[in-house]
Amino acid sequence: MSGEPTSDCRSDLALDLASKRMASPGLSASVEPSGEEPVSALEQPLSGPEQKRIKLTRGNGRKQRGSRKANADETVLDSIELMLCTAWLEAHANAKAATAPTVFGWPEADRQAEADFCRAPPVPAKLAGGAEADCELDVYVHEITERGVGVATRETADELRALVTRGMRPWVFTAPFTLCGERVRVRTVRHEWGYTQCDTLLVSEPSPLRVDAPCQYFGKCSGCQLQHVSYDDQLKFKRQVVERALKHANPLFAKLAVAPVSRSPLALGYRTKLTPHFDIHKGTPADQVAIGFAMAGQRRVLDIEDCIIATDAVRQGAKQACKDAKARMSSYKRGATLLVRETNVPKDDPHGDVASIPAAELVKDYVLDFKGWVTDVVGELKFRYPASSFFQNNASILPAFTGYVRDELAKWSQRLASEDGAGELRHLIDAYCGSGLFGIACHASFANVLGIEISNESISCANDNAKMNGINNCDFLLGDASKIFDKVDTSPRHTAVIIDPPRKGSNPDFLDQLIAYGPRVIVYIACGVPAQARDLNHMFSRGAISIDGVEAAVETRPSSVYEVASIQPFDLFPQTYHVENIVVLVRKD
Ligand SMILES: C[S@@+](CC[C@H](N)C(=O)[O-])C[C@H]1O[C@@H](n2cnc3c(N)ncnc32)[C@H](O)[C@@H]1O
Repeated sequence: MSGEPTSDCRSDLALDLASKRMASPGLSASVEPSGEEPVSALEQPLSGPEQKRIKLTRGNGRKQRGSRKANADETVLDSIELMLCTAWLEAHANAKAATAPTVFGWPEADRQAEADFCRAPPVPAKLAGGAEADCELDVYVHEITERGVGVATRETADELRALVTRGMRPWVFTAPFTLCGERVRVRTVRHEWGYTQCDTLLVSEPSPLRVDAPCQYFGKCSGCQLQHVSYDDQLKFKRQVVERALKHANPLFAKLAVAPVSRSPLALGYRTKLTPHFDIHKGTPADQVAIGFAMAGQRRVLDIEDCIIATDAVRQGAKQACKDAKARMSSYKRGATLLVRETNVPKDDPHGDVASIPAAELVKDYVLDFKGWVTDVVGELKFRYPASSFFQNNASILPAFTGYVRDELAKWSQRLASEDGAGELRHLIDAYCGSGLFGIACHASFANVLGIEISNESISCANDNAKMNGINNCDFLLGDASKIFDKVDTSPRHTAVIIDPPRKGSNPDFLDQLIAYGPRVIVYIACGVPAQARDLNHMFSRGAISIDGVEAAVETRPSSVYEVASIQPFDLFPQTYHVENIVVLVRKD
């Protein structure tokens, strides 16, 4: 591997980059007020709390709607802030730099100082110091965003430290599929707010943590981001993602202990659903249409013959689905998305009724029809749902995942009953219940379970699933989660609430009603950890969460104030950046 760039853009960068970017048809920037010039094109002053306003405009001069960061990946921007913060700490607070290499690049630093620094508003970058599109550069990776993308600068770690010590801000480049400490060659693709998006071309100085990716498509396919590190390091990375999201939502949350990520029993061969797709471009012969997943960083489809993170049944189903699609290619006009889902069927009759057969006697099969039905097995429980609707996609971890929620609820029920004599938890509310997974898995510890869900299809499955499993203390209602509080008439002292919203999280309407209701225990399950952290901060800002005895100053304190009892991430999606996180909140009084 050669370390020398074919065309080094450093000299270009020293030119008037701001005006170059203004001239670029893709993106231009205006900075208000515009008094200060950067010291060099590569360096920009850190401006501290009084940030300037930056407007991004598209090439036609029209203002972009929404946030000034509209184009930018927030996780990259967060990482830039954190990276600068790390360097700042090392330089100013004598924090100890990590001696051992880490995936994430965070030294174990003085967390409070770090938190104080993070509290300052984001530093605006003058849009200078980047590089033209399609230019090759050698960069050093200092951070990995929570989406697994390397955050790099042209400076080495030492140069970066020196730069930040002088109050300068480096220009940042993203480098997908890289690790901290690596020197890599990138090609610039697009300028965003405060950084330049790049493709990684080669790794000239690999991290000692880099491993050979098990999949031949890794680095080209957008599906997996972490196959180049060991599974143990992926888990460490995801724990830091959770810590970081919490700290980013509120520096005080840095005090919360996040447990090690609970591993998936299968790190490969676990995914029970795939959706390969294809686009038809004029002139492409039918037998050459690529069927697979989005190419990393591009809108094109990568032709994929096999996906090793899927279960055996799904891999087999995907081959069949592609074969069928190729045979029918002339009937498609623009392209299509295929669906492959694992299901469990009676051994002797794949189309037979699963209701009467014990879960342990079912065998794996696959479903390709969007209108088909899927049966999933979680321990001794069976869940049936339409192939096109939501269900957790890693069956191997579901017994541990649902078991954790069930055991936490049972533990707190007993503890609260014996500690303050208020009695056990008797009622469970399962908000955003889908087809009833958590309510049904936890039903045995409660007198009754009330679920709510916005999808008509899922809610009727939830009620049918309770029946199919011989459970008669569950009632699942159709509606928006925030309407559940109109229906609840159980005493909050004896009630626990599970919340499992979609990736965008819950909303103030639901959360404010939850606080006003004040259940004894809240279990917040999230696939969108930043949104979960935001929601927890909403509760904190209302005075409803206490962190080490610290509560937000509010005019009227709610009657229910919670402590964070545990934070347990689960790895439902090995090899990808995704992480699920379960936060248990218990009422203080
Ligand atoms: C992450 S899934 C969780 C489902 C279920 N707990 C499970 O694990 O299978 C989120 C669910 O919330 C539902 N949902 C989305 N918005 C909702 C809303 N405003 N009110 C109630 N349910 C909603 C979705 O239909 C989806 O089934």
